Amino acid sequence: MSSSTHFADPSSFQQQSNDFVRWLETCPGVKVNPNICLADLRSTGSGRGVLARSNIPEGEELFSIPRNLILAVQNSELKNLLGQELEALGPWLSLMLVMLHEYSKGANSTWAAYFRVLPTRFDTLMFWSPEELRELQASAIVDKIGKQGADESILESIVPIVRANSTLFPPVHGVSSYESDEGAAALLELAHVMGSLIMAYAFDIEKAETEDDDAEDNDESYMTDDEDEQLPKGMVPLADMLNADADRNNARLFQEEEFLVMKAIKPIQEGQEIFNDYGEIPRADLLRRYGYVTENYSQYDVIELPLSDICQVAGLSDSDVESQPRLELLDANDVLDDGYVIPRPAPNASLEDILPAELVILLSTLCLTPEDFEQRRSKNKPPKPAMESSQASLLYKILKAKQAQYGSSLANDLQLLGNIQQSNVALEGSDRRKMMALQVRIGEKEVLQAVLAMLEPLLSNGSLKRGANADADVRQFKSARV
Ligand SMILES: C[S@@+](CC[C@H](N)C(=O)[O-])C[C@H]1O[C@@H](n2cnc3c(N)ncnc32)[C@H](O)[C@@H]1O
Repeated sequence: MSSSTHFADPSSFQQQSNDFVRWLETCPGVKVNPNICLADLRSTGSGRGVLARSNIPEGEELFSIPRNLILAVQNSELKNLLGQELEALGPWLSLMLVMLHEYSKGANSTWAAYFRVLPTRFDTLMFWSPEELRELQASAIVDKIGKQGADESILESIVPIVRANSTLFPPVHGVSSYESDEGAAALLELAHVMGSLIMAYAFDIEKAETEDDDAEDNDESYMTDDEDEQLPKGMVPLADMLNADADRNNARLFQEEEFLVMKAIKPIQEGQEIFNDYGEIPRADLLRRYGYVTENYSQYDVIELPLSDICQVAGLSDSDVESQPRLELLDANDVLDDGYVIPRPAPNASLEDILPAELVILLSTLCLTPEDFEQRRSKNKPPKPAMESSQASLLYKILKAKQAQYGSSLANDLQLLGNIQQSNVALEGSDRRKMMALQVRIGEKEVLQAVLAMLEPLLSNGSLKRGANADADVRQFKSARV
């Protein structure tokens, strides 16, 4: 979110905010603390946000939204009007369809004033051109965007329902019908707007009787997950006007029996922005899902090593479990992953702190001599996650190969970023996207460089010096986080 360009009719921005707040105030059960306000933060590049008008103590209720005001399947008349079970579509598509229906009703929708404050254009990776995406270079995030899968889901599941129920989905934006190819293309575009809103704005809605209050979810690209496990999603007016910024989180949504209640979780000073928590996500994921990055998320940056790349460097002809006995052994023991995530090392972190145990087991397995491997295979027992010189040198080569996949060096990128920052120009559109891609790839290259530096002493010493209690060391490797 940068500026006006993300909102339909930006000249009425303030009016839309006022109308939205007025609408909320007329909804039965809504309570908004007079010490907060919805603010225009476009000048700082964050669209709308919520500010404290005066000091707010920790624990104070900021606002409270009744469950029946959530834009969600259970609250839309669509579930009664459509001759099919909406929930069967899964949380993403069912909410997408409900939003398409409510949006198409225009002023007749309960949520009309709410829709008018929501953006219609996004900087999430789903909307980037191939040229813009190339700026992310070798980032694993490029393979997680899921645009093609999303297109297919919409065309297979949403378009036929909309076409078969044209009175429930009257075409909008001057489109005469969704029957033609052009109509389907317009519907696809609108469905992506709804999908992107769900991705960046919706909450997982817990059942009223549950006490667990983890509001935000951690989904991948929309519609690509195993949906069985997922909670229904809902758009919670006002709760989703809160921005987020890593360490500055000072509010949280509590899902109570009849209301969703936003509360201050820290004292908030007059004039301060009120921030929700989008989670500890790397900037690559922040960009994919929310379309922005800020520097203080850099602490969560990671690199991801696909299994196929690791196998290639290790000299395997492919990464198929069926044809690679070493991978088969790990798979049979449930310790094989498609990819491995290494987080940015905190100051003074050790390799044990950052390397996932499954990665170290994979490295160890790939380093076994044929005889040792046969022995382990006969016992169906993978090696323990111990990091010795052979594993370190294999990992070093893997990281070097990853580094070579990026089209520019860290030094060059830092220079480029410095020049852009020095010029002090507020970037818009494609330039802003490219700058965010630059920040993401710098983060990943920094992680690579830091891990390579941590491996170097192992290469020269020949082996990792381990304490007397080797098994205790081994257990310190963490589980993979892919
Ligand atoms: C849940 S909405 C928050 C309300 C949003 N600012 C708006 O005007 O509608 C999430 C979106 O807000 C923007 N956003 C959130 N936190 C931000 C931040 N710290 N800096 C810039 N943009 C931010 C991103 O565009 C993100 O996708």
